[in-house]
Amino acid sequence: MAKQPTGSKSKPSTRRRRSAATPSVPAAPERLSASVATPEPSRSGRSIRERHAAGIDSDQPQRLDQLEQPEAAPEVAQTPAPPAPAPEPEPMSLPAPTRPELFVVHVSPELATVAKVGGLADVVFGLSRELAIRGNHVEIVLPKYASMRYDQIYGLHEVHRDLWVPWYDGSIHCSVYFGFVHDRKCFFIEPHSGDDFFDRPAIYGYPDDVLRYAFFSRAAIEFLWQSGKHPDVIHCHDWQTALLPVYLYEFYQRLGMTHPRVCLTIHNFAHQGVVGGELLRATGLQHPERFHHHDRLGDPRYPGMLNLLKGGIVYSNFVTTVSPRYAFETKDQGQGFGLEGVLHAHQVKYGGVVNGIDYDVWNPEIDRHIPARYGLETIETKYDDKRALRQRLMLADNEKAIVAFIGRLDPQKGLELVRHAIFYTLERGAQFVLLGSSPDPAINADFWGLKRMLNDSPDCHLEIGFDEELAHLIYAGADMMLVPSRFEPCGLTQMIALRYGTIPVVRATGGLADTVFDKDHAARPLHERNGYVFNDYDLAGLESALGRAIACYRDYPGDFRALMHNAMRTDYSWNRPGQDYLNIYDYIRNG
Ligand SMILES: Nc1ncnc2c1ncn2[C@@H]1O[C@H](COP(=O)(O)OP(=O)(O)O[C@H]2O[C@H](CO)[C@@H](O)[C@H](O)[C@H]2O)[C@@H](O)[C@H]1O
Repeated sequence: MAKQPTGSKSKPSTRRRRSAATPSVPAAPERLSASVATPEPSRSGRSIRERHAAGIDSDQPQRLDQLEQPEAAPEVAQTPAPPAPAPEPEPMSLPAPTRPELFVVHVSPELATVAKVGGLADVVFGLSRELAIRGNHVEIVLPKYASMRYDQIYGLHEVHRDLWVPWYDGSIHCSVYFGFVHDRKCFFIEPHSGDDFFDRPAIYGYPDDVLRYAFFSRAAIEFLWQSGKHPDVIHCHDWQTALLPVYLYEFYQRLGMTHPRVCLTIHNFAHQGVVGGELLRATGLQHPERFHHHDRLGDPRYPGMLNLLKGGIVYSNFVTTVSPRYAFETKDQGQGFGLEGVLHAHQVKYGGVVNGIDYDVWNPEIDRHIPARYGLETIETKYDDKRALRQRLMLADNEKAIVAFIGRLDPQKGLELVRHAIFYTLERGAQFVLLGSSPDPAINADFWGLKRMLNDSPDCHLEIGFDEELAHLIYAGADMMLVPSRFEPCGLTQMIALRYGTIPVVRATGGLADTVFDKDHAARPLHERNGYVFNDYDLAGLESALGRAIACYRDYPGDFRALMHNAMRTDYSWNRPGQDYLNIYDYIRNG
């Protein structure tokens, strides 16, 4: 991936000052009301908590199709009787009422195609487009990383020269740039300080990551405040931006920023942003006893530490994760990495929405990165891509199936099972392709060792690195996509694979269980079955599903073809999740 240097970057000048323009941080009130989660009383006079107590089952994560609709304004009892109504005019055929346009700002550490580490980047890219297509005004606020794909940003220019962001006992000078990323309106914040928060070779992986993103979250909301933007909804993503609602309700609401509501989406509970008391000094969140409290940011596992993700859960108006199954697993099945209790305490505003896939990007009918385009009616053409993939990776051209893995090489992804799957696949007479990388040198070294060991095999290729274009060719050219995760909040690779008629072989966990249905065992009609699924995280489980998939490909090509059709027909576009998020936005705006 060609990473380009920032063009107009001014050198960091360690300029910290107390800014006259920056509103001073008000002293925190003595006590915060018990409903920290929705610190402002609802506009209808009832808190979200009360509204739920009135009707919604509070033992389960939120069913998003059951969100209560706002009530009509109550009638005023003493209103004098109105005069007799004038005769009704003839009914006219009026256009159906349209919902009002919302102003939504996503604040995110990642965005495809400019700053992508994993699936979060795809989600912000796809969801923001879906919301815009539905007539809403959508903007995205990001850090201005030195390592971004500047070739993917159109019309980048400076729009705000003097943003001073409170930090420690002074302020850091920032510039804000605007540019389009494939039509998405994006603001990029560039701090000028000796800390070089984003002027680094990689996006993550630094000892001060938590402070870097605590700063970014503060800069993002300061930018919205200073530029007079009053979005209806600020949509935050993961621990990196989870402090934003804390800042909103602790500082900015009292300065007059009363309009926005905050939705936080958690893409992975494994990463929470845990940090010591330094955070409070840096951010001006004074009163350690208040923020270390277990009702607010106090980490449930590490005494004395603060937890950004927890703060986001407590302070946001609504919290989603990326599949209903993962919502359940994190709250009730011990998969919340210590945050189970917090999720229980805030369960009335917690639910799961399965991610979508942007079919403008991931669609074999129009994909610019694959040599042969195909659809349901022209599925044969997929085999031209299979040949192209083999040529590119110097694999033997034969009748064998290709099993692929694409993903971050993270223990979450089931690396022992991936490793085993490579040898099992070769033993069962199929080919294996892997594309992945890890920020952990030990894991990378392990896979490099494996690559050297298998270097001479004509049936195996391991590509260690990040390569978006190659990923497209693998989705198109492979026959099966392996996702044997230990846990998986949603998983995009299986959903992308389905669109390309590449059959997912997955472990039944999180979003994988919500999106892939076993060909032989699913309690679903035959036409909805779209892959192979195993339950137990062990070698036998993996072999049972992968073995069946390879055998079906080899021995029952007609059945395998039918499965490919089912896969390609599955609709995991942003259409439905887009509506789910709009329902959530309406709910928190009116709650
Ligand atoms: N080496 C490489 N080269 C090229 N492309 C690569 C690549 N490695 C990964 N990718 C791409 O990155 C994306 C990864 O999607 P995942 O669902 O695996 O997300 P991830 O686990 O990072 O994120 C978290 O957030 C997402 C989004 O919510 C959840 O789906 C997921 O479960 C959760 O763990 C896919 O588009 C994939 O093609």
